[in-house]
Amino acid sequence: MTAADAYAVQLRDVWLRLGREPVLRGVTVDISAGEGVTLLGENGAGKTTLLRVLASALRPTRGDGRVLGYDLRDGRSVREGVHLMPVDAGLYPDLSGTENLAFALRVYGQPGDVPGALRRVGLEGAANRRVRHLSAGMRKRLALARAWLLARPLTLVDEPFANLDDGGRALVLELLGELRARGVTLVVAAHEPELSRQVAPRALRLERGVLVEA
Ligand SMILES: Nc1ncnc2c1ncn2[C@@H]1O[C@H](COP(=O)(O)OP(=O)(O)OP(=O)(O)O)[C@@H](O)[C@H]1O
Repeated sequence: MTAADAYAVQLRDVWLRLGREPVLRGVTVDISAGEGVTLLGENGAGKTTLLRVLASALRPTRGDGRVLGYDLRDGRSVREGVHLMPVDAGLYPDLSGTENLAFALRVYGQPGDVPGALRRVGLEGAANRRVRHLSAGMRKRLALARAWLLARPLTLVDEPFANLDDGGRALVLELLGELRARGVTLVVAAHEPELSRQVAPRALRLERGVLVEA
């Protein structure tokens, strides 16, 4: 087994400055392929920023990183294997539920059962409604369906439990659990460790940009 197969993420002394302040300070971590990690930390600690670095949406100011065996500087290769479900769901407001999911599949050039995914999250009734007319919780469910459908080898999930009712939170656990069972590496930023650790048991904590094992 090569290091690229064994580790989904390897970061070495990663710093990231946004504006004047360093937001990430010397982050060093290994995440094994297939592992589930819960990322904890207070508001503003740097969780979203770290997820965006792993998704190659932000480039470290210094330090080295490999994701799925690719250097973080090779953004195109990294992005191929990664999906980030952002905190605001990150959907196209003028497209319908079906169109959003179909578009995501097209971007990655992969097939998938869009009606089945909508059914799975209880949104079959919203298939043809524009996302801008959906509630925050419905948008979250749709973003979850997209992450589940894509099942990228590294799936990053930012605050999946926010805006959801009890049924929605149970659904998050179920679908993320299924992704893990399929070998997907999961990193979940959450303020609900007792929920998140059910599917992502290893806990890491960011304290003002410094990553520690929790
Ligand atoms: N584009 C930006 N320019 C300057 N500072 C930024 C930018 N984006 C984020 N920050 C700062 O980086 C820090 C970390 O933000 P981040 O969103 O990563 O925190 P978080 O841990 O995800 O917080 P929360 O729990 O509130 O979602 C904050 O101090 C924030 O103000």
